[in-house]
Amino acid sequence: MIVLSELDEEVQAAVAATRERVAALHAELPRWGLVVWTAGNVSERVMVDRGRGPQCAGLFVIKPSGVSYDELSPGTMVVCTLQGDKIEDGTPASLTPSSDTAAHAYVYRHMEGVGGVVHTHSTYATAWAARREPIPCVLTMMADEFGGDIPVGPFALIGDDSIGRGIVETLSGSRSPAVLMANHGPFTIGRDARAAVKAAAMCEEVARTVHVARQGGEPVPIDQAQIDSLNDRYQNVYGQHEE
Ligand SMILES: O=C(CO)[C@@H](O)[C@@H](O)COP(=O)(O)O
Repeated sequence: MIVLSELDEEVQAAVAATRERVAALHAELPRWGLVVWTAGNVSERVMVDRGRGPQCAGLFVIKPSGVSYDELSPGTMVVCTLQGDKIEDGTPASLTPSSDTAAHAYVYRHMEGVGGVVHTHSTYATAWAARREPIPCVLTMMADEFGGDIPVGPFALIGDDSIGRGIVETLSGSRSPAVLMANHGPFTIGRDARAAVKAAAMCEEVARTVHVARQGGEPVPIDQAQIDSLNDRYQNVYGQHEE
């Protein structure tokens, strides 16, 4: 069993910082109306920089299962190996990690560029998942953030590698950071947990807008070359850039 307090200081400091970020980002899910009760979860890969750039510490931090959002804190964030096994992280042994831990762990093991994973049951995105229908790229906001349609992943039961495998098989080779897991809800990925939370918020926003648009008729898809141009600008030009 890995014992956090026996790991080197850089790893312990990185875990503490990751716990702070993941705990704070969980508050964004109810804030943007993406979850009810204890549904949903956020995780982030622990990265350590020993002078040669950020390296994966072989750990990630995730929410404890079924704990109310207003009871979450850095000290209750659970630390797991990339196999999804909780380490001796200073929390009570009885505090179990999210029921989606295996899915998050599978993504981290198979998509090394992914630093954050988020799962919600946000209403409109989950309604598209119930129909097993991809959200068509008919908005510039979709081209910006998703680079095309938001795909649907396979139906998978919770608790083993099934969901994680479905996420990886669907998103590998896709520009989309979001996948609508059939009859379940959206999972999103990002370079870090904040990017994955943003993708979850924008996934729900475009799911709602396209749903509303379809009430008045069939929305018109955007030409692929224009999607590519919009995605390139948004991913590489939009916003503020460090000097
Ligand atoms: O997706 C589901 C249930 O469908 C749950 O796993 C999830 O939303 C919340 O579970 P946790 O509290 O993270 O264990």
